[in-house]
Order: sequence, then C-alpha cells, then structure tokens
Amino acid sequence: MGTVGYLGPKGSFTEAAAKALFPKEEGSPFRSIPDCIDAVKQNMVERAVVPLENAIEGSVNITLDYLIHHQRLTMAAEVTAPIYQHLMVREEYKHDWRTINSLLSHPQAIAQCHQFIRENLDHVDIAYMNSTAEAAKYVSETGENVGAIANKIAAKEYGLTIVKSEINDYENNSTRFIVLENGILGNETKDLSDKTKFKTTLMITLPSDYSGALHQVLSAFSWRQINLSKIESRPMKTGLGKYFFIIDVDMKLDNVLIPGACEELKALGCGVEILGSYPCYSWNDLKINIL
Ligand SMILES: O=C(O)C(=O)C[C@]1(C(=O)O)C=C[C@@H](O)C=C1
Repeated sequence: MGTVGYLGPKGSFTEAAAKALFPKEEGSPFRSIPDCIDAVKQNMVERAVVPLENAIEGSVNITLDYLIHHQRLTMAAEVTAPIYQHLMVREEYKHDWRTINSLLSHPQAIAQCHQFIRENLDHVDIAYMNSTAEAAKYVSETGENVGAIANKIAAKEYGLTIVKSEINDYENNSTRFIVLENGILGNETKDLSDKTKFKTTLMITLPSDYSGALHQVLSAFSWRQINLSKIESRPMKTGLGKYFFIIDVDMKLDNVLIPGACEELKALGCGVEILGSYPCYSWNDLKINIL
C-alpha cells in the first residue's frame, strides 16, 4: 500500500476521487496540481490523483501543460465523478448570504456556476483559490461575511452552512480525474472487471504546418476503425499557431492497431508519445458515494 497525493486540503473534490479509487491508502494533500505531480516524481507519494477535464468547463489546462512541459508521468487510471457545487457561509451569516462581499472558490468551480453568480451575486468580488476546499477552509477561518463554492464534504469538514444547493449552471456536471504514477505503461493498480473500459492517451505533434496534416493524423485512426473519444489542442508554447494534440483512443494499448497507427504517424513525420493506457472507472463502479 502506498500514499496518494491529491489537490487538498481535506474536503476537495480531488480528495473524494482519490478516496473512491484508493479507499485503503493514506492520502496526502498538496496545495497545487504541479505540487501533486512533483511529489510523485520525487517519490514522496506513490501516485497522485488530479483533475483532468470537466463536463461544463472543459480541460484543466494546468494538469495537461505541467505533465507535457515539466514532469512526464504515466496515466494509470481514470474516474469520472459527479460534481455538485454548493454555496456556503459561516452559520451566523446564513440569512445574509445575498449580501456577502466576496465569493471564493477554485476557478473551475466559479466557471461552473457563472450564471448563478450573475443572477444572484452580481455585486461580489470573486477570489480564486487553489481548490474549493481551500476556499471553504478560508471562509470558516475568517470572521467576515464571505461565501465559498465547494462540496458538501467541505461544508461539514469546515463547519459551514450550505445556503444554496446545486448551483452549477448545468445538470450532469462531472469531472474526470486521472491517476498519475512513475510506473510503466499499462501497470494496473486496481482490480478490473470484465466490463471495465480502457483508454489510451496519445500526444501528437505535427511535422509542420502543411495543409491536411491533421486530416492525415485522423485518417490513421479512422481507416483502422479506432474510435477516438477526445481530441484537444494545446499550445506548444514556442510561438503562436504551434500546437500539439492530445488524443484519447477508446481502447487498451494492443499489439497491432495502436502501434500500427503510431508507426504510420511517425512515417508522416509526426511526434507520437503514449501518455498512458488505463482503465476508466465510473463513479458507480467504485461504490463509494461520498459526493
Ligand atoms: O477544487 C477542488 O475541489 C478540486 O478538486 C479541483 C476541481 C477542478 O480542478 O476541476 C475538481 C473538480 C471540480 O470540477 C472543481 C474543481
């Protein structure tokens, strides 16, 4: 058994995902996503759980960028968790929540509740925090009339009162969390059932900006009938117009299809790296309903 790093403090969504995936392992909170990733690289923890993508707001860019540009680790598993955002204040302000002067939360959580904030708290100053749980902790420790957006575990952990429940602008809000390890590709860390689905994530760079390059990349997958579940472009940070692509393939790394597609892409002059081939758990698979 090892230690699992997560974006803390206690009561964050990431902690809930880490607990659901690794109920018997000890959790270790870190202040930022890069700190979680560094901790794995430096063997301070065996693995880390970090957010990767939200259904309303899209990718968590810092996770992708830090992983690509700074510290390469292996994607070892994913879990998709339901996300319910609540507005919470200190007990003594529970009737005055409409007059709070600041609203604190993680940027992803603020963005998920953008319309609610416009309609109900248009006057407030927004303060971005490292996580929703950090926001809840701060609100509990200050005597001021300020609010936090966080989950119900954080409300309990920090003794806050939820004054508006489920304020995310769209139903079916969910976030994909990824497990990162130093380990080798395909080193599965959890028991798998026959129904467990797999993904393989590839990072692809195009040779140069010639017409039809992306089309050729996609053809390598399409004629092999390999299903893709996501394609995302991120800046290479070497100048405007230069991107790499993160492609999620809907299958486990095999000996034929994915290697064949990768070789074809390399022959076209593309850079190809496999970031992980991993089991994907749904929240119900894990049977730990803590959110
Ligand atoms: O702030 C937290 O509680 C987190 O775990 C981070 C995070 C994210 O980065 O997306 C996780 C899930 C929610 O989408 C909102 C915030």
